[in-house]
Order: sequence, then structure tokens, then C-alpha cells
Amino acid sequence: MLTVKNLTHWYGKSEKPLYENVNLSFESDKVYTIVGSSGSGKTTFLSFIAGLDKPQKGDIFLDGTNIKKLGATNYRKHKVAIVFQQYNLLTYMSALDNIMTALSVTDSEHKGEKQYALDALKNVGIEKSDAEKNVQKLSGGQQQRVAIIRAMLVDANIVIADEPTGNLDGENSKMIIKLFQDLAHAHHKTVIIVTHDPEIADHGDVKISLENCQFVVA
Ligand SMILES: Nc1ncnc2c1ncn2[C@@H]1O[C@H](COP(=O)(O)OP(=O)(O)OP(=O)(O)O)[C@@H](O)[C@H]1O
Repeated sequence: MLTVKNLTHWYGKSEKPLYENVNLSFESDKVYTIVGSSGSGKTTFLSFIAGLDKPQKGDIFLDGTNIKKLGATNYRKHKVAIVFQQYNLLTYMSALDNIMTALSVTDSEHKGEKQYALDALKNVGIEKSDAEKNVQKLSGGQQQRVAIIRAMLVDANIVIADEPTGNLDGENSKMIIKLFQDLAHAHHKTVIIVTHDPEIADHGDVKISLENCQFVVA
């Protein structure tokens, strides 16, 4: 379980904090969607729970341990996987190698990695011939599926996504949300998605709105 305690943040000299005294918990096996107007601080919040940045005040705990104690690098490498709108794949590699690279960083003992990755890609409609092509030759929807499969296969229990369907059409978006649901419900991960897309937001198990500097759980 990921727990946010008394989180308060403001940027620079701004008088009004983005949010004040936020307390929230995120459990495994659930998809959380976070919505809120532009500039309300959604991406900033993700950067805190991803260990990419630190709030002015407050703490984040993973299964009871403050992430400060886990160490930022360890936390980012082993505990969280991040899926961005821009896919964030290594563009000079194939889809398969993007996944293999991530696996060997996080799980060097994994056996039969290549077949495992190929099977996972095939399950989301990416055949071996496409998996072995340079990833830039794949469509946007395919690249996002590769990014999600990568998040699925690394051993991180928390999956964080910032506008993961922002560049995709309706059909691809539906496939992506199914994959996130699968990550939570079949792979027992905690999935936290920031989205502007109301359809994606409604497919979460828990919907959270960031309004007037407060996170409101629907
Ligand atoms: N590094 C920074 N320094 C100063 N202000 C920042 C910084 N990063 C973000 N901000 C400001 O903080 C506010 C929240 O930004 P953030 O990107 O978290 O919002 P958001 O809800 O994700 O917005 P959007 O939906 O448009 O992506 C914005 O007003 C933004 O300009």
C-alpha cells in the first residue's frame, strides 16, 4: 500500500499552495484515476509518488516504510514503473529489446525472459515480427502497449501513468485501459493514472478529483 501523509506543496514564492495536508492511500489490485483542471497539480503529485521530486512538506510510505528510507534510486528502479504519454521507449531499440533492457535492470534472475516478453507482446496484438522492429516503426497505440507491457513485466508494484492515452484514438485507448485493469486485477499492482479523458477516468476502480487544492475521492 502506498500512503501519502500530510502532503503540502507550493512552488517558489506563490502564496497559495497547490494542495495542503493531503492524506491518501493507494491499495494494490486497484486502478485509481486522478482528474482535475489543467494546472491543478496532477503531474506534480505523480512526480512525488514516483520519487522524482520531493514535496515541500509531508511523507510518502510504501508498505509502512518512508520512501526516503528506501532511497530515491532504489525506489524509482525497483518499486515504481512509469508510463508517459510519450511512451518513453528507447527509440534506437526494438520493442523486445526495450523490455529485455528493463527486465535485466530489475530482475536479472528472470528465466526465459525473451519468450516471456514475446508472449506478453503477442497477448496485446504485437507479433514477433513487429516486436523485433525498431520501436519507432510501430504505431502510437502499439508503442504505448509496449510501454505498458514493460511496466507489467518489471517487478515494480506501483504503476504510475501520466495521460497514457493522450495521443491515442478511442479504439487504442480502450485497449490501454484494459491493460491497466489487467495490471491491477490480475498482476496485483497498484495503478495510478492521471487523465483528462472522462471515459478512462470512469474505468478506474477509484476516481479522485483534484479540486480547490484538495483530492476528493468519488
Ligand atoms: N517546476 C515548477 N516550478 C514552478 N511552477 C511549476 C513547476 N512545475 C509545475 N508548476 C506549476 O504548478 C502548477 C501545477 O502543474 P502540473 O503540471 O502539476 O499541473 P497538471 O494538473 O498536471 O496540469 P495539466 O493537466 O495541464 O498537465 C501549474 O501552475 C504549473 O505551472
